[in-house]
Amino acid sequence: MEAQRVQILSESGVANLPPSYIQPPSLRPQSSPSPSAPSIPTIDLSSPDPIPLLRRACSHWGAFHVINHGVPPALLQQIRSIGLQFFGSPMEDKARYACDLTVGPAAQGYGSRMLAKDDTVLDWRDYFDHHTLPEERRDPTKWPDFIPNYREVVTQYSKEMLHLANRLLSIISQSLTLPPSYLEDAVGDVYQNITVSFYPSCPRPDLALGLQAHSDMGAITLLIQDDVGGLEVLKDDKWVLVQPLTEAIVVILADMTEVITNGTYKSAVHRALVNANRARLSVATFYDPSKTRNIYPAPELITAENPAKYREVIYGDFVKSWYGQGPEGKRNIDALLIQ
Ligand SMILES: O=C(O)CCC(=O)C(=O)O
Ligand SMILES: [Fe+2]
Repeated sequence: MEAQRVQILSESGVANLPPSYIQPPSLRPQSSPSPSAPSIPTIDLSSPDPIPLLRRACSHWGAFHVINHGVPPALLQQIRSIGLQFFGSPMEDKARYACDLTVGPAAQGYGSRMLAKDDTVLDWRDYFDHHTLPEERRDPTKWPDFIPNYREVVTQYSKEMLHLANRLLSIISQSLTLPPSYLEDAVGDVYQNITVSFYPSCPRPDLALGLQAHSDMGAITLLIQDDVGGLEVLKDDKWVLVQPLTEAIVVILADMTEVITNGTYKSAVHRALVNANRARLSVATFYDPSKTRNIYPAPELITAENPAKYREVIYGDFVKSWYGQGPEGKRNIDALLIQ
């Protein structure tokens, strides 16, 4: 079965949204976000002591911008550029890199969500997923060869994102008075995936979502977007637009960080909106445990007054239950709550 490419639908100029992309009324984007809405916090990693701000950002938001993060702005521009070049290429070139769906839902390559159950609503999004770490998973021959420097840029970007994620996990650990390597050690061998998402312009952005509400499953996600905007984070039951900042990186805490910190820090529920005029591009880098890793709340953070809130889980089992059910706006992690 072939996936329907959203880009082809968009370019065909359909005036009506096909029914499989129409969200139920309660999940549709609100018509106009309040102009006074707050935005996610910004943390300057070159400041003498980012920890107090970081602590607030991690406990109240689960998402924040980092600036002065040490990743060369030119590299951020390059990865956005090769992503745009890929999606701007002829379909026959892109199709050579289509996800092999026979290997399961997490196949790498050029993909678009397919109907899993009769009642799933499709995302208005196409993507390209790269498996980058550990090195044994990396196969650059699965990445486009028809765009100059594509493979080199992805390789360099993977390295910089690993370095920044480890640096952030170290500061986050210290902000909880844990040893600097605590979270990195708790996650173990890193599984890193880099997903370039492409959201074509949509005839009815009021009825569709680029990506439905979800929290990321691993430890931490580093995301960059272009200047179009569309990423929203849920804060106190309200959707807050994440203002595009060209040189900043969005940090999103994911479910396993919430488990390890025993809920002191929250994984952020987020989604992507689409718009009628411009296509949007984002690049998300996921930092996940291996499928066999046991994840549990840090014993150091558990006391009589603050008992364990989550059950221990093998990461692969957690992922499997999620693929079975689909996110549908619910937090995956609620399944692990100890009542
Ligand atoms: O495109 C975005 O801004 C969000 C992407 C995202 O949340 C994801 O890929 O998990
Ligand atoms: Fe996400």
